Amino acid sequence: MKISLNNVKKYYRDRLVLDIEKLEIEKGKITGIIGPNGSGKSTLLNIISGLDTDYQGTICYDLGVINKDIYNKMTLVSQKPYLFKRRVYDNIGYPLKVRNIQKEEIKKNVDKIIDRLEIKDLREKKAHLLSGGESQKVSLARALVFEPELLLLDEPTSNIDPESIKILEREIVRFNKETEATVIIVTHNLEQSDRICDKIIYLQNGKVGL
Ligand SMILES: Nc1ncnc2c1ncn2[C@@H]1O[C@H](COP(=O)(O)OP(=O)(O)OP(=O)(O)O)[C@@H](O)[C@H]1O
Repeated sequence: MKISLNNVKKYYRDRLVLDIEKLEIEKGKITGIIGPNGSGKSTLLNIISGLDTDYQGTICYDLGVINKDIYNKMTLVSQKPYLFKRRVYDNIGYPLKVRNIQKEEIKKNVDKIIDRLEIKDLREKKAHLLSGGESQKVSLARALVFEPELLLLDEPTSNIDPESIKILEREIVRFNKETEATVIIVTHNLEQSDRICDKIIYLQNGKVGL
């Protein structure tokens, strides 16, 4: 999915926190968004995800503005993921369940993702009792399992240990290569953006820099 932003402005009261004249996010690539605290990275991601609709300007997804169909093809993994008070397995399978996928198929896909992200030890645990890093791994698994066309990641490895970061990065890149999904990742880790991103966008004071 290609995304084009035109004259996008976001205000909190009368404070302009995002001011993007023109920005194109390429289809099938991993785009990194970097920039200092408060520069508008999460705001931008929330707007692209359809979570925040209170902005000026236009955003096109391929050729259309947001609708239910496009909304169903994308997912946002937020910094503080919300997980249900159920098993990790049920949380990861949830996006497939709501899409009426059969139980056997759900099991196959959930176990494949659990395997790839190397989180077998978490499978039967209650999701609301997980640590911050464990929750991030599970929420990434829940996003990857339904193979969205647009995957939005807000600092997905901020609480993750170095060994696990390698695994998650490997799986984000694998997902992008295998499905040709568009991935946008907000990160403070410049080495990470160098490692996995095809393109990097620098935000400062709500504007796109060089
Ligand atoms: N709900 C809100 N009400 C008022 N101001 C807000 C709100 N949410 C964000 N802001 C302001 O908008 C600006 C951009 O915030 P945003 O969270 O997008 O920054 P960020 O680049 O993601 O920062 P960080 O790197 O710290 O996560 C900040 O100055 C922040 O204070």
